[in-house]
Amino acid sequence: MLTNLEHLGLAVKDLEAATALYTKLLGQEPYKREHVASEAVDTVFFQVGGSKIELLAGTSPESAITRYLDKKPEGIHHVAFEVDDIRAEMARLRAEGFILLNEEPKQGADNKLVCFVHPKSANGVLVELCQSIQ
Ligand SMILES: CC[C@H](C(=O)O)C(=O)SCCNC(=O)CCNC(=O)[C@H](O)C(C)(C)COP(=O)(O)OP(=O)(O)OC[C@H]1O[C@@H](n2cnc3c(N)ncnc32)[C@H](O)[C@@H]1OP(=O)(O)O
Ligand SMILES: [Co+2]
Repeated sequence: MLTNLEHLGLAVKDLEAATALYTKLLGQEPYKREHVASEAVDTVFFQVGGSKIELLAGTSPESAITRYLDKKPEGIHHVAFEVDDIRAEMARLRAEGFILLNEEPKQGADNKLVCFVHPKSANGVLVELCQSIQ
């Protein structure tokens, strides 16, 4: 079951400039900065009530964020939902015909197991599922 809108992922070209802007916009400092080697991204997280803003900058040409920004403007890159049991949700979505981008959940940022649903399956939106790692 999807229990919460966990974060909005925003693709940015200049992480420091975007971090300064969101610090002003949200009126608060980020609570975490994290490099995710498996995704070749640097991330900055802000907590906004029960949801989060995740700023993402690619750290290599192969990064999904770099590839995205090669073709599209900065902005909302993905929407992430919290789930209780990511493997059960992956099985449920596969059975419903959704295209998943991962065979297995993988280590994400912010102590999460994550997977992604192809935008083609979700009406043009890249969807991420996140399960907290205890
Ligand atoms: C895990 C760390 C962190 C976390 O929160 O824990 C993250 O969130 S990491 C986030 C970055 N990582 C990912 O996004 C991994 C999943 N993404 C992918 O596998 C690819 O980006 C993929 C498959 C969505 C797109 O790959 P690629 O760019 O190589 O393919 P195309 O350019 O051919 O795109 C295919 C098709 O999809 C459309 N597209 C691409 N990206 C997005 C997007 N973010 N939102 C919506 N649509 C997207 C693209 O426009 C193409 O559509 P078409 O109609 O054919 O033009
Ligand atoms: Co994310």
